[in-house]
This record gives sequence, C-alpha cells and structure tokens, in this order.
Amino acid sequence: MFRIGQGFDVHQLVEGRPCIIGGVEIPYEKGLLGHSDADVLLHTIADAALGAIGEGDIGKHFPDTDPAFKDFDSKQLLREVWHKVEKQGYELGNVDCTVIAQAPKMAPFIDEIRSKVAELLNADASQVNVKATTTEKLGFTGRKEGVAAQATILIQRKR
Ligand SMILES: Nc1ccn([C@@H]2O[C@H](COP(=O)(O)O)[C@@H](O)[C@H]2O)c(=O)n1
Ligand SMILES: C[C@@]1(CO)OP(=O)(O)OP(=O)(O)OC[C@H]1O
Repeated sequence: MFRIGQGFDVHQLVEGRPCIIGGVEIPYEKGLLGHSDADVLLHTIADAALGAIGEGDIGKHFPDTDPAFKDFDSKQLLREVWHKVEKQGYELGNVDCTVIAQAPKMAPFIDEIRSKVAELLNADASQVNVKATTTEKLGFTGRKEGVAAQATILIQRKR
C-alpha cells in the first residue's frame, strides 16, 4: 500500500542568522528566520511526510509558541516525524523536492543535502531528489527576501 504527501514552506532571509537548508549550513550573507533553525527544506519534507500519514503538519506537532522548539534542530524534527511514519509501518518510496531561491546558489550543496535527507529518512540517496530553481528575479524569492521549498513524498508499507 502506498500513501502520498506534499509539503510547502517559506522562511524569510535576514542578516545575522545561519542559512541552513536540507541540514547543511550554506555560506551566505543572510540566513533563514524562524522559531526553529528555520530549515525550510527539512520542514517541507516533514510536512509532506505528516501529510502522507494523515497527521496534520509540523505546526501541530512542534508549535512555534513552545519554548522547547526555540532554535530547534530541524534534523531532529524530521527524525521525530519519520519515527511516526515508521511506527505506522511505512518506509520511503521516494521524495522529490524543490528549493525556490534566487540566492543562495544551491547547486554546490545538492549532493550533500541529498545524502543528509536520505540518512534522516533511513533511505538510500537514490530515493531522494533535490532540485533548485530561481523565480527569474520575480516575487519575494526573486528579490532574495526569502526562500521557499516544496516536496512530494511517496511512502510504502514495509516489506
Ligand atoms: N538558488 C538556486 C537556484 C537555481 N539553481 C540552479 O540553477 C539552474 C537554473 O535555475 P532556473 O531558475 O533557471 O530554473 C538550475 O539547474 C538550478 O539547479 C541553483 O543552483 N540555486
Ligand atoms: C518549526 C517551528 C517550531 O519551532 O518553527 P518555525 O521555525 O517558525 O517553522 P515553521 O515552518 O513556521 O513552522 C513550524 C514551527 O512550529
């Protein structure tokens, strides 16, 4: 049996914050703002995974009003979400993600992010695809005000 989920998230780019995307710190003059470490890609994947098991979203499980999640490591967030997926008897089929950003340039970090995401989902890198696109300088991403990410995930019953 298969289940599918999708995720979408946005975080603002501001000065004085690290730029962590997909569990990897990317050297850039600005970073992502959030209650947690604001890892827009891992949040998106976590939301997609929760969607696939019909468990709402990360805001429900990790409220941004809870001081426990202040500066929370999104790798841990995704691990906890993935534990719920596995507890329900599922494993990863595949996940396909897109980072929507005029900047920073993602290409040099895509392989490392892919491996990191695979590790967090107890899967092989071949089951994970990470893409990046600009918005041709249009909109908030085009003005480098923020970064968006989306993901589609397929999970399957463990064999
Ligand atoms: N932040 C980004 C955005 C895009 N890329 C790579 O550049 C290529 C062209 O992007 P388009 O906006 O024309 O789709 C594409 O191969 C992206 O992977 C990037 O590295 N970082
Ligand atoms: C992760 C949480 C919790 O620390 O905070 P943020 O980093 O603000 O992220 P967001 O994607 O807005 O939603 C989930 C939040 O509850």
